[in-house]
Amino acid sequence: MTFLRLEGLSKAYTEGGKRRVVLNAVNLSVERSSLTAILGKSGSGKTTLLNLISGIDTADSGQVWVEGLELTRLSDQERTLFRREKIGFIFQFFNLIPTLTVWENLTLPLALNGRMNAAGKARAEQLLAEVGLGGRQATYPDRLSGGEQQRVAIARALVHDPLLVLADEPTGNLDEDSGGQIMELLNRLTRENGKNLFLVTHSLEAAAYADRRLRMHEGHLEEAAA
Ligand SMILES: Nc1ncnc2c1ncn2[C@@H]1O[C@H](COP(=O)(O)OP(=O)(O)OP(=O)(O)O)[C@@H](O)[C@H]1O
Repeated sequence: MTFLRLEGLSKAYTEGGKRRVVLNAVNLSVERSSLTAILGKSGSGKTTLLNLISGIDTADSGQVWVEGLELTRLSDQERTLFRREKIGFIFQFFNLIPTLTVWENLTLPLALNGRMNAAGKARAEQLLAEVGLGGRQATYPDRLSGGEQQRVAIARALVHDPLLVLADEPTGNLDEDSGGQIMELLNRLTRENGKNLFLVTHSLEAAAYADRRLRMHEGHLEEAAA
């Protein structure tokens, strides 16, 4: 069953009077419960594509459908709500809030969605244990290694039971060993939880975990070799 559909998605930026087409009528269908890797050179439009899928940014033309919902027809407020409830984000630089503990960072998506109830807290505890950081609730991010911070970020991305997890270079700031562990964890947890994962990466090792590899090139999305 199709989970995500992009139809004729286009986006251009104008800078210094020059127009630059980043996405040129991109079409894509993605099956439910799958892991998709997006490869492509720096500046090819990978982050722009993620931003259109999550509704952070809006397209110039074309449509984004997620589970039958046409994102491109929603108001700004509806898109914000969609993003908060349905998307989990993982970033290259972890993006934990330094003044909050591990537990407060982890449960932020629950608090923002009014789901800080017994079931939500139990899920947070379970995820923290699954990423190997049970017992570190009271620790602040600066006391954790990069790999540990990213593990908290993975748990945070799943804690509110989102439809879709978007990971932008999740191993980009980690050494090979930690990067490998992070991909193992991300792969296992998203599949066990039946989630859809979109992974932007320069790493072929990371992309090898995906069911499907796509490459952004000159405004188009092409199937990439395994
Ligand atoms: N807000 C903006 N205003 C103007 N140009 C932008 C804006 N956002 C992105 N761009 C341009 O669009 C192009 C695509 O950027 P994008 O960040 O999507 O690329 P990327 O493939 O994710 O790159 P990287 O791998 O380096 O992160 C780049 O040339 C960038 O300079």
